Amino acid sequence: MTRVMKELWAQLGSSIASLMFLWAMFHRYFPRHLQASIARLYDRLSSLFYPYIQIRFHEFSRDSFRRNEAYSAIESYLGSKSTKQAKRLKGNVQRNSKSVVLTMDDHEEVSDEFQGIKLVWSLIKLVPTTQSFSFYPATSEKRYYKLTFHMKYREIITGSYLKYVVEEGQAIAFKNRQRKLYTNNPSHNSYSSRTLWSHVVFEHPGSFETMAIDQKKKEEIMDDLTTFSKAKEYYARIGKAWKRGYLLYGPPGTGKSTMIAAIANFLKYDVYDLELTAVKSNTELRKLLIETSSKSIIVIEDIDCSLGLTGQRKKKNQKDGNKEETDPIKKKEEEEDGERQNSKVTLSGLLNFIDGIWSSSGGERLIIFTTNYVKKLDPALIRRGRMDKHIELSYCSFEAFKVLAKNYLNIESHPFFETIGSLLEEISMTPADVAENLMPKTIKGDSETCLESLIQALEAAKKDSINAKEELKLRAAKDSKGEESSAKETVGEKEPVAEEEVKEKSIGI
Ligand SMILES: Nc1ncnc2c1ncn2[C@@H]1O[C@H](COP(=O)(O)OP(=O)(O)OP(=O)(O)O)[C@@H](O)[C@H]1O
Ligand SMILES: [Mg+2]
Repeated sequence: MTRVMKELWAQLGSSIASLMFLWAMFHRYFPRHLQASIARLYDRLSSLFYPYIQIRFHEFSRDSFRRNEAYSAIESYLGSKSTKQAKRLKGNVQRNSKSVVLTMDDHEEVSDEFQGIKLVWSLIKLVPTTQSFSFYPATSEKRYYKLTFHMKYREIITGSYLKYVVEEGQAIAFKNRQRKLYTNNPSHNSYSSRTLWSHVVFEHPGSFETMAIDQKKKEEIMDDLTTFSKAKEYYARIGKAWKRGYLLYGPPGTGKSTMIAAIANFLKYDVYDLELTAVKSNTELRKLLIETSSKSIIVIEDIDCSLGLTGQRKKKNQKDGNKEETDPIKKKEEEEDGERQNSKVTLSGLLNFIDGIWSSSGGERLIIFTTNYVKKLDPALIRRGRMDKHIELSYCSFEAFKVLAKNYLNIESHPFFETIGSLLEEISMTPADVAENLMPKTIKGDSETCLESLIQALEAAKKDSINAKEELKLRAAKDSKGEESSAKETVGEKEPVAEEEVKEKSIGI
């Protein structure tokens, strides 16, 4: 060591010794009240030079292996800001998340603004001083987010900003999570007796963009859903449970199930597909409801087949006698009817499920019923207030066809469109049937071939419809002739053919 260095060390040592001496004298001879005033003065002076406050949010607390929820929320909140501002980023796919999440790398800084106040977030990583092996991340790498802001904003930051950051972060994480599709386990299934619902990952691609329905109707539904999802305070104020009922009705293949998927994807909710016939009692129904999470859609498909009608169907089958006992389809139907009979869920149980106090537990829920036959449903079940919104899904209109053509063939216009438009005005074809015709049948299949195939299908349906109408007319004429000739004779009951039946026949459903 050189002489200069030695001298420097000696001076530093003597300065530290003098400081320690002064500190000891200060504590020994200064009265206590003066000590406190001097400490306050010191604080003031130091805050003049450094008027900032720092708050740390550790990833793991010292005595817990669970990740700090505030840390996770901040990480999600800073995600998009980091992507825009940070020079070094980290990317990973988190548990229950469906996409890559980008976060700032260690020792990066990101600025934020809240009510005009500037703040700085930085991510600090502490390197352990001793090398030790550990199974738990909490004891090896240590990270924390550090928030720095001017001390004059202490109240706003600790009061509202932090609450806002955590709520926003949790909402972002919620949107990015892997969503689930739940189904209720049959009550006799001993393997799953411990859990009422089992789930798979919900990955249906359905969206409002690809739904072939009237644009105005589409927008109205989306507005209604958005209003509902943001109406927490409103529902609390009016004293109503935060839930909304949707009734989707229409012929098979008009997009009821597709719309449920579109709604779930739009709201980013989980879906609980409730098979009512597998529920043995009202009590079980209540338990199922309690086990659903908030921000979810509870779906009962084909509600007309689940309740009430059971008895009638069974009786009808019994009336048919043993003639069809060997028919396997008939047998399966009977078995299913038997299952329905085993279910003791009553209409009042279901009404209680929808609007009883049980349904108010937890956050927002959407309840959706679907049916092909809205008129068969008990009015009590679908009255406004229970099923708040009734949505009819119907046959394919020209506007709906254009959406399907865009989805399936990626075209927005074609000379064939006019012909298709006028045929759709005359013929009722479901979007499912239209979509089927628009699907290329071979790898090389081009859009023109698909449109031609649709025109052929529509023309065939039109021909069938004309034939059916003529047959109907003939039958009616025959019947009236028969009535005239044997006015006094007793004639067997005639089977009227409804116009709707003719329509259905014409499109082969
Ligand atoms: N309005 C629509 N928009 C887009 N695609 C549709 C529409 N309606 C039907 N489809 C297509 O037809 C198929 C069947 O539709 P979906 O299962 O939603 O009908 P549904 O009304 O639920 O029928 P069901 O009453 O038999 O349950 C879907 O896979 C979808 O691709
Ligand atoms: Mg369906």
